[in-house]
Amino acid sequence: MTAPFLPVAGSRESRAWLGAELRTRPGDTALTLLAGLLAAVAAIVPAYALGLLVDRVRAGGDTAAIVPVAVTIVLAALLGGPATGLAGHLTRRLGSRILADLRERTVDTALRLPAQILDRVGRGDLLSRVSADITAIDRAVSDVLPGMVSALLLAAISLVTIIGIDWRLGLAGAIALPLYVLALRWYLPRAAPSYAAERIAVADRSQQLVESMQGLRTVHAYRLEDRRLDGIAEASARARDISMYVFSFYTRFVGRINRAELAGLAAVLIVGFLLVRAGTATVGEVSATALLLHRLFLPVILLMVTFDKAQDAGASLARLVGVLGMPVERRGSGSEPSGRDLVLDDVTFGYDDGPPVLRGVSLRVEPGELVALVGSTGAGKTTAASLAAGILRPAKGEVTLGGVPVTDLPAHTIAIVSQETHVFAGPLCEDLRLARPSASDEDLTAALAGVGALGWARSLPGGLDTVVGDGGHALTAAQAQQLALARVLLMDPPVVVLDEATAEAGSAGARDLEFAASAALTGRTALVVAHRLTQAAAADRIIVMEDGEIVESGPHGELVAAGGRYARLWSAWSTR
Ligand SMILES: Nc1ncnc2c1ncn2[C@@H]1O[C@H](COP(=O)(O)OP(=O)(O)OP(=O)(O)O)[C@@H](O)[C@H]1O
Repeated sequence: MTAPFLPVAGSRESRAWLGAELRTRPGDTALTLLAGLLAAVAAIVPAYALGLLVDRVRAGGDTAAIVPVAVTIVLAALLGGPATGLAGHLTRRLGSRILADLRERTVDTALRLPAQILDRVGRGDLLSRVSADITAIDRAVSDVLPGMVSALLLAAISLVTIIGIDWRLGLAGAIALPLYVLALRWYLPRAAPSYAAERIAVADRSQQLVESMQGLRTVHAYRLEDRRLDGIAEASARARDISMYVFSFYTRFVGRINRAELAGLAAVLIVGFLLVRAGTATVGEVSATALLLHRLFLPVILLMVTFDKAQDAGASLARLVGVLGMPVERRGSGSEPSGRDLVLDDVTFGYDDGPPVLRGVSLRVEPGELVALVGSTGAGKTTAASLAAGILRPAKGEVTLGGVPVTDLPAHTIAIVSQETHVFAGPLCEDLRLARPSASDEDLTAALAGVGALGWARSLPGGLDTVVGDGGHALTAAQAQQLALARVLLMDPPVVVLDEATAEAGSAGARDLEFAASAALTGRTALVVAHRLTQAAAADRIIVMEDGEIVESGPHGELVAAGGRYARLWSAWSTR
């Protein structure tokens, strides 16, 4: 059985993806790298030049020997600022562009994932990837990435320069490295839980405060002031203690880093002293090396404290790249059907790797025919309807319209209206235009009138311009269903699959919806999942399903007269 969550990419896969992204933007990447290198060179030139200066002054050099070096230092310092700013800007820009692309492609993949996969993994994981994970990377790109890139480039160029000056001095400075690694290994495992504990303590304090304010009347009524104040004081003390611990922990970490710096610098100076005494290095070379090492301290600290943030962003990236690798459902090329007969031919289907919930189902809806599916809960009606609409793909057998597999049909050939009608946030008229973007105001009015919704739609505060959906004017379930049926009229597809659109409503609302549904079905080939048997009775033919199979089929009168399963359902329904 497949694991019930979305895949996560391995680190090699994420790196390969990032490399490929950078290669698709050679200009941007090269420019960013160039600016970064320029900034790094500008940062180390003064240190190197100071070394030269020391040697020239010691050798009693004249103005002609000293001034060019001094000018170089000044120029490098002047160039360094803008170059660092430019490098940061370009890094952020490149990161944001790649992220925007990643976001688009993840959402594109998510919207095309097969319905079965989404049902299995749940929408929560996917939503958190396209929201929280993107936000985490976004934050890292703008806050952490420029500093990290510039620190890495500076470290690389400084290292090359130090080794170029004298590899023995480089080796002496390298003593700091294992100490840095030890500091990091001490810090990282403790950092995440400490910061998490601090966040929880601070959140708890805010919660206590907010609750006391919001429940002020109750606090007064039960004379709870002292108890609430005690609770707030306790939460504040906890937050304070944890914050102090976190701060002292951080300073201990910085202390370890300082010790590593001290060791590196001391080693360079001691080895430098010995080399100068032996006459194999100059004072200027040792000074330059010591300055270069010192210049590295800040970037190294930055790399170390942002390491966990970069790790977090890397984990988020892996979760997004994992989604990109999922198999999506690309709709077919859109072959026109040669007729309007909807056929399920010996269809078998099961969710995931579970047992089949439809077994060898064959049914045919003739052009213009209205067929109702009835049966007890779990019989497989919704599954059959989803297969007929091309939302699910059969494991065995075929579902076709006019001879073309329903998944290869052009858009707007089959409309499905399910119980879960979604009202998109925005003006009501835009929600309707999803079905036909070119629809005129008259078209919208006619569609609403056709499903009996014009009255309430016009009486909304802003008429058809009223913002509905999430955060807007709330529509009732029945109104949302009517909108979905009005969209069918606007889309005007030859085939409609209706999944029990009337089941949710009360009896008056149910009648309105039955009227709306019959308006949407008129003149089309239609397959309707009918829980209300009055809707089934009005159909041309009724198909009765039980336990994933078709057990009866025929017009209402015939099935009632036959005295079988449908007749029993009908009699139970009529005598309710
Ligand atoms: N997303 C899903 N994942 C796994 N199993 C499912 C899923 N949807 C439905 N099933 C199972 O498939 C079988 C058929 O369900 P289906 O919803 O098609 O029946 P139904 O006749 O429409 O029932 P109801 O009238 O209650 O909607 C049931 O056993 C159900 O539990």
